[in-house]
Amino acid sequence: VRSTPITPLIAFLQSLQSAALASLGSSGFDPKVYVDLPLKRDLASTQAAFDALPRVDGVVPAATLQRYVDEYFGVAGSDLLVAQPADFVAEPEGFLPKVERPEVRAWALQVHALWKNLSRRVADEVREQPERHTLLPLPGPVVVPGSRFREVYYWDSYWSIRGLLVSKMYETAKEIVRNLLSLVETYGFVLNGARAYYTNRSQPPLLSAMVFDIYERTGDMEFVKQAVPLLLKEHKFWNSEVHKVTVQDAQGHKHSLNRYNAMWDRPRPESGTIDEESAARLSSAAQRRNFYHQVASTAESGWDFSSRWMRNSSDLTTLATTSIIPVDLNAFIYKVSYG
Ligand SMILES: OC[C@H]1O[C@H](O[C@H]2O[C@H](CO)[C@@H](O)[C@H](O)[C@H]2O)[C@H](O)[C@@H](O)[C@@H]1O
Repeated sequence: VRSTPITPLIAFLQSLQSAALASLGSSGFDPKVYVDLPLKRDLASTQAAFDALPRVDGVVPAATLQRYVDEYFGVAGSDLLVAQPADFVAEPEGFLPKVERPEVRAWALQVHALWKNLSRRVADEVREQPERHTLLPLPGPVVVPGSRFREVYYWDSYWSIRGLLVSKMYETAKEIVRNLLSLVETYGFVLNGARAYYTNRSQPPLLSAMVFDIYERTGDMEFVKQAVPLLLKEHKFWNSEVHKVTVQDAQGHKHSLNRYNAMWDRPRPESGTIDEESAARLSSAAQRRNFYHQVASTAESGWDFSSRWMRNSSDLTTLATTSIIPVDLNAFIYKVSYG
């Protein structure tokens, strides 16, 4: 596996995450909170203060840790600001014309209003001091899945765009695509999500389907023309050695197909303590590395963690995602290639 380098910020936040689990215990513990914390000061002084915390048998007392976190970090997610989308109207003209029953219409409008709850923009401080944030500074307004998923996700954005088109929010839909295109420009592919710890994998490649659906609804050819060079760049990523496999059929014909395959063989930073606990049942370092690679590759599929990827459906450590040629992934890539 060609593993993506880990940044000093992520490495530090992961050690904070492990310390927090030891201090606070596993009940209600969400490891992702710790790698999402924005720093109030520079990394060196934040780390020095952490190293200086008193420990009892190696564990920082819970109250001490909480005080340290409050002093040195902003709240997880506070670097994304709630922002009402410019093209939102409470009842768009021509909204769901076939939905006539008043109670169903009222419910559909309530769902439509949820765009206001899920719309954000990246705070200026992220652009000014990116080294203090794992959040990536996307240029345009964003729509997030919600709850603990505070950042933009790749394939979720496809479903968001389908909904935004129904809501006639064409500009917001285009802004989401422009954000994802900016990731292709920087990284060569769309990341799993807009966080520094997601740079080792993508998610189901639906970017061209997003562009196509927007074009179908708006007829905006200029938008398509701007997207095409980056769609081709993304296509190249999915057809590079990382994701491509050659298989031979019963007649001896060779076929080039694709698989999910993350560039990572360590615990996922956002679920580090969970992955380490799962891997503890494995006896060798090589087995653990393979497990971490399979876990991250499964996250790349978006189906984390379906039994479709496990050799034994009740044992997570038997994930074998990179050995499977998934029909859905190949259908997405076929559509891009020949569509
Ligand atoms: O709705 C966002 C995504 O949520 C799930 O996966 C994400 O969370 C995992 C653990 O925090 C992470 O490792 C993974 O890479 C994330 O994508 C869900 O399984 C995804 O389908 C979904 O896009």
